[in-house]
Amino acid sequence: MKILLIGYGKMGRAIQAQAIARGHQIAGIIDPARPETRITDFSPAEVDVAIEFTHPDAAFQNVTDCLQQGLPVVCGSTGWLHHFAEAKALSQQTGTPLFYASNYSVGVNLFFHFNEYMAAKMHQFGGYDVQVREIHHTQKVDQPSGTALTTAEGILRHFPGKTRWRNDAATEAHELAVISEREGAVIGTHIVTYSSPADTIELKHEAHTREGFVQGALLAAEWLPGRQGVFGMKDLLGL
Ligand SMILES: NC(=O)C1=CN([C@@H]2O[C@H](COP(=O)(O)OP(=O)(O)OC[C@H]3O[C@@H](n4cnc5c(N)ncnc54)[C@H](OP(=O)(O)O)[C@@H]3O)[C@@H](O)[C@H]2O)C=CC1
Ligand SMILES: O=C(O)C1=N[C@H](C(=O)O)C[C@H](O)C1
Repeated sequence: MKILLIGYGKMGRAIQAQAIARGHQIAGIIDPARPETRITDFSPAEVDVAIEFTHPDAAFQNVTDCLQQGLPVVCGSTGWLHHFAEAKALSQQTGTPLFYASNYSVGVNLFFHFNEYMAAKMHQFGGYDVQVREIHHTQKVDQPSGTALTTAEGILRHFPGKTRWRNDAATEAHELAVISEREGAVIGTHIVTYSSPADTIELKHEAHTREGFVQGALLAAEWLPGRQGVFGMKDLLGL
C-alpha cells in the first residue's frame, strides 16, 4: 500500500518503520519541518491511505484536507473530537472513508470492552464509587487523554449513578472523576478503580511500548481502503 504519513513525531516515525517492515511504501510525509509538502499535493492515484498522528489543533484540518482530496484517512490524534460531527458529515459528503480511534492498541480495546461490562455489573450490585486515572509522558498536550475519555463515556453509559465526567479529583457524587497525571516518559497507563468501604477492584491497562498503537493503526490502514463511512476499532475487531 502507498501510505501518506501526516505527522512525523513519535507515532509517525514508529509507523513508518513498521509500515516498511510490512512491505508498504511511504508516498509522502507531512510535517511542519517539511513545509514544501502538503496534503493537497496528493491524489488517490498516489496514496491508498493517509495515517494522521499530529496535534489536537491540527488534526481536524488534516482530516478535512484528506477527505476533500479523496484520501481514506486513519486518524489517531486526540483532543479534536469537538469537530468530529463535521468530519463525519464531510466523509459522507465526499464518499471518502474515515477511521478514528482514541487508542489503536488491541489491548486497550479489550480494556474498553471489559470496562463497559464491569460498569454494568458494578452498577447492578451497588455500593461502589468509581474513578478513572490516566498517566502519560510530560510531552502530552491534551488532558484528559482520548483513551480516558472513551473509558469515561463507557462508564457513563452503564453506571447511572454518574451523570458526567470531570477532569478533577474533587467531584460531586454524581460526577465521575477523571484524574490526569504527567510523569517522565510514561507511554500510557489507564486505571479504573471501584472502591467500597470493604474493598477495591481495579481494571488497568499499561502500555509498555508504542508498538500496540502502531500495529493497530496499520491494521486499520490495511482494512480501510475500498470502504465507505466512518469506522472505529469495534468495526475492525468485531468487539
Ligand atoms: N490513537 C492512538 O492510539 C494514539 C494517539 N496518539 C495521539 O497522536 C498524536 C501524536 O502523538 P505523538 O506522535 O506521540 O506526538 P509527537 O508530538 O511526538 O508528534 C506529533 C508530530 O506532528 C507534527 N505536527 C504538528 N502539527 C502538524 C500539522 N499541522 N501537520 C502535520 N504534522 C504536524 C509535530 O511537529 P512539531 O513538533 O514541529 O509541532 C510532530 O512532529 C497526539 O494527539 C496523541 O495523543 C498517540 C499515541 C497513540
Ligand atoms: O499522547 C499519547 O502519547 C497517547 N495518546 C492517546 C490518548 O490520548 O489516549 C493514546 C495513548 O494513551 C498515548
